[in-house]
Amino acid sequence: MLFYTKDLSYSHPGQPLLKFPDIQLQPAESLLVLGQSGSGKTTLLNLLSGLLSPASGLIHLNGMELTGLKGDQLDLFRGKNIGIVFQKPHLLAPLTVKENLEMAHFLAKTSGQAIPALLDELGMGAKLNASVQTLSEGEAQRVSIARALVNSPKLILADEPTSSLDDENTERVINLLKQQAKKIGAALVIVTHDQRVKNHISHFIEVKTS
Ligand SMILES: Nc1ncnc2c1ncn2[C@@H]1O[C@H](COP(=O)(O)OP(=O)(O)OP(=O)(O)O)[C@@H](O)[C@H]1O
Repeated sequence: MLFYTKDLSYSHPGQPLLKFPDIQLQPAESLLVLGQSGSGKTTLLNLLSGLLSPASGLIHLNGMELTGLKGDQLDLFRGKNIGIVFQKPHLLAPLTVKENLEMAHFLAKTSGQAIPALLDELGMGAKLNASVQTLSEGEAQRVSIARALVNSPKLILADEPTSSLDDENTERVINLLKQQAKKIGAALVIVTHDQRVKNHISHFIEVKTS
């Protein structure tokens, strides 16, 4: 199994314990994380990316136990193996598209995928040297997807990646995420409320407060 979790739980200070359903994903498999507002979806993504440390449970990715890694080791493992797409693109405004992607290579200490070819696949080849401040919202989100993919991660995590996009860009972003997960053999986990995304991916877990 490429990616699995077992008996994960977490409690924010002073808050009740959140318990999460187990996840099991093979390469190129996609999973939606559904649940009401406040149920713990973002918390789960933060656990899966190692940004939070669980109260109990295991997170296993590509033969490594994530919960056993700390500090620099964890940062490096995350940079190489986990790509994260946020609700908003969070690009570095003073830099070009290419420089934003080079930064991801630099932080993970890897040369990863070739940037111009990846941008071409995402329909963004012409914007290689554009300042990110000149991009439309859909374009900026595609660059943030390129940034998440540039190190060919084994796990792609996306938190409401389509919530500010129109129907055409939503379709495009979901198809790109699925195609790329297939190409690089990654598992894909998407947190969403978006019915348009649910139409494309049938496998889901539901996070509930107990
Ligand atoms: N830093 C924090 N400190 C204390 N409580 C927190 C913190 N972050 C989240 N919580 C609480 O933990 C619970 C889960 O929050 P989380 O953001 O994971 O939910 P969510 O399902 O992603 O919600 P939404 O769909 O509204 O984004 C909520 O009750 C929230 O108030």
